[in-house]
Amino acid sequence: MEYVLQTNNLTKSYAGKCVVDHVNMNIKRGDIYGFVGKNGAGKTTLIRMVAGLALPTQGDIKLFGSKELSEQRRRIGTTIENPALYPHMTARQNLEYYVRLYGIPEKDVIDNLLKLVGLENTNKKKSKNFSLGMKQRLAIAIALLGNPDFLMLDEPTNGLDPFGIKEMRELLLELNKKGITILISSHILGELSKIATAYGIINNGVLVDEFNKNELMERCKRCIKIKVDDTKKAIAIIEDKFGTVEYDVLPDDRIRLFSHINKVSDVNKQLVLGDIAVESIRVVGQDLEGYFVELMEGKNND
Ligand SMILES: Nc1ncnc2c1ncn2[C@@H]1O[C@H](COP(=O)(O)OP(=O)(O)OP(=O)(O)O)[C@@H](O)[C@H]1O
Repeated sequence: MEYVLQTNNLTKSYAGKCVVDHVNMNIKRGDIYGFVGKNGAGKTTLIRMVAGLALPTQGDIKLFGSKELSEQRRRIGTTIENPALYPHMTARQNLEYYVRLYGIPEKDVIDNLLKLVGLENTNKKKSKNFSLGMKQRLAIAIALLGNPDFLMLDEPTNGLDPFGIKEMRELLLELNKKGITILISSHILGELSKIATAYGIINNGVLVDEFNKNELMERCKRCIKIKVDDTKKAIAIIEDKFGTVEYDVLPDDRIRLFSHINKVSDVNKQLVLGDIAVESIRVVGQDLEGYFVELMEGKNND
């Protein structure tokens, strides 16, 4: 497996307070990695450490499988610490400024980037008159100047309206198609779910979970969770009375029934009639935001 970013026990404390706490993060090449956590969870601090803008208190970072970070960081583009957009300059002038600053030789690079981020028709409009979405896209264009393999974006959709969010999503998908691995931080899981292929969830500095898209879908699948005194017998009753085999049994013996979701009381009744002691029976599985909230509150273990 090829990893773009791996952190090992990465930790940052400010005045003795741990804001990033022994984080082991793994981002695979080609992923769109949704980095999710509430405000103040430690997302920006972690990204800053990876970008070399803050020093870890403890732990280490591997980029593209290497610990030679100063070299590998050249392959990262980021919009944190936004390179200042010059308000009195147009999109093109802003890019020209950074092209000179970075000494980028390519001739068509500005035209190509303006087109890519959808700012090719802004002509004489100064960036101070841009919408927030346009400003964000210009910042991404600047981050792309160094031709990065890995893009780290801190809340790129923050404050955007639904149309701006859609445009940003399309841009990120296009960049990913070109082979760029992307980390996007957000405090809204649902918003990432349309594009992310992997997720890391951070809470109070701790990376509480990491999972891929399929795992997330699996976890959010609606089902009836049933805890009984005799699992085998309960399964026989379910198969017999409801004619279904759409269930599985978790390692701790709880049954997950994926059919008859609207028949919880019937299922309960049949089990009880079959002399089963039903300890708990309820419908679980929810939308992504519900799942995220539960994860943050540590409720997902039941
Ligand atoms: N330079 C600093 N000095 C002291 N504390 C800091 C510093 N930078 C961040 N913090 C604290 O670290 C914690 C994590 O902040 P961070 O900005 O990383 O969170 P975040 O998840 O990015 O949140 P947000 O979405 O609000 O940006 C916060 O409690 C913040 O106050």
